[in-house]
Amino acid sequence: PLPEGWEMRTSRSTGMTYFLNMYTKKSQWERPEAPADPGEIRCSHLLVKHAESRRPSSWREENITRTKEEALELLKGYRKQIVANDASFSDLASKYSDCSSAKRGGDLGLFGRGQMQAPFEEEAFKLKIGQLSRPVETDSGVHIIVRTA
Ligand SMILES: N=C(N)NCCC[C@H](NC(=O)[C@@H]1CCC/C1=C\[C@H](COP(=O)(O)O)NC(=O)[C@@H](N)Cc1ccccc1)C(N)=O
Repeated sequence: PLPEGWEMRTSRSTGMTYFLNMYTKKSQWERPEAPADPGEIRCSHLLVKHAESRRPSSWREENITRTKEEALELLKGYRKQIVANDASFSDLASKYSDCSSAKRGGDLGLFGRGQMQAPFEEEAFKLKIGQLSRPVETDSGVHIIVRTA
């Protein structure tokens, strides 16, 4: 069978078989080996910054001094609460995320490739809809990501 997100089509003019990415509507002659790239996805994230963050300041804290290790421990704690269903992602992001998207429960809106820092993009585009990432490090700090669309 074809990987997820692809459909097989027959060219009306040549009768040749081609393959259509159902998300981006782009077509190709080669039989796809991997699931179709979704083009744009929507994610929420919870960012915990630390002293080595590129901008160690946020709406929560004027001057962020925690270490990267402390940030990672905090983030693992939040992730545990979400997985145990003790708290919702958007509740914790609203309270604890060092990103301005905290005001929107962590929602970043739709984005395509090339907009976010590479480690963030790599992890986000691997996620299935509804899936929660493991902690991801970028120059901004450490994040957990949930893909929402
Ligand atoms: N929707 C977009 N295209 N916005 C541009 C993203 C730029 C991109 N950002 C990142 O890769 C990280 C991962 C997600 C958030 C983020 C970092 C920072 C926080 O870190 P800091 O920059 O203080 O180091 N938050 C942002 O950017 C916010 N505008 C995200 C946002 C907030 C509210 C609504 C929508 C998006 C980058 N190339 O730096």
